[in-house]
Amino acid sequence: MYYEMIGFHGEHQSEHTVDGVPEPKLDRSTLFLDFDGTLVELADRPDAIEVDPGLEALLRGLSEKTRGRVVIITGRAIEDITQYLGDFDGPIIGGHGAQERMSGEIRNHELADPETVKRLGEMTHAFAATHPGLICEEKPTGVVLHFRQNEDLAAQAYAFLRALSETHEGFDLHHSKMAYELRPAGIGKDVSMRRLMENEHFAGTMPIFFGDDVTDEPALHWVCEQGGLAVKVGEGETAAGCRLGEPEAARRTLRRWLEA
Ligand SMILES: O=P(O)(O)OC[C@H]1O[C@H](O[C@H]2O[C@H](CO)[C@@H](O)[C@H](O)[C@H]2O)[C@H](O)[C@@H](O)[C@@H]1O
Repeated sequence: MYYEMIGFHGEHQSEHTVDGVPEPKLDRSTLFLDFDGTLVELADRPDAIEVDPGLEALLRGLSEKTRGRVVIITGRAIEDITQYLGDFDGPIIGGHGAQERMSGEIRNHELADPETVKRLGEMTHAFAATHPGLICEEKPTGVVLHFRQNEDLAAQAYAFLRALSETHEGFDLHHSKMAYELRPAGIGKDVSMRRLMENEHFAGTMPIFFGDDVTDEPALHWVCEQGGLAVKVGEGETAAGCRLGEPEAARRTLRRWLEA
């Protein structure tokens, strides 16, 4: 709303649309991009994704156009996601907001005590080892149990992590696509976005966010409230004003913005 009151749309958006998404003035925008299900298609396992060969060049080009304001905002750990981003050296928010990479330096959330996270990881790993079809993904700030390989184990995965969340103060249980996850309490992509937009390099620009998951909804909602551009990728209820069918459509839209 604030941005609309100060004439945000006229100043930050052109009249053109690509696949129904208004084309923003990139030099006056901050572009937040979710990763899994948004920039890359979902796969059976976290390590089985296939990254489009043009993604690195796309991110670097957009980064140049936005003057360094392309932010990868993902649930993955920063140490994991960087292997898929080539030489992209811009800001990254990882672990759903529990990690941040700014100017090349990684900072973890203070609630993610390394000893506690290690213990949570070991217990979850042992649980997954006795439940074929569950995959344990350990992060520096939490742990995930994936049940995509066997949906019948969803309830057991939930019950196990719920018990851990009840015995480990400071960690909350969240549901995402075919997975349950323990993360530090109080974090979220919306919280991180709000904080980053107060930084002088980003303040006064229009926030844009492409996201696909229920875990992206608070951030999509926040971007709408700011009069920014929220784009939902894929199916499902959303607060976003625009929708693209799948990651290929998201990459196509971004490529057209780059070429405009
Ligand atoms: O915020 P995102 O960038 O969308 O990351 C969300 C989670 O993505 C990954 O899990 C999801 O994608 C996997 C690969 O396609 C899929 O197998 C899994 O079922 C999905 O939940 C990643 O492994 C998680 O750490 C991220 O939190």
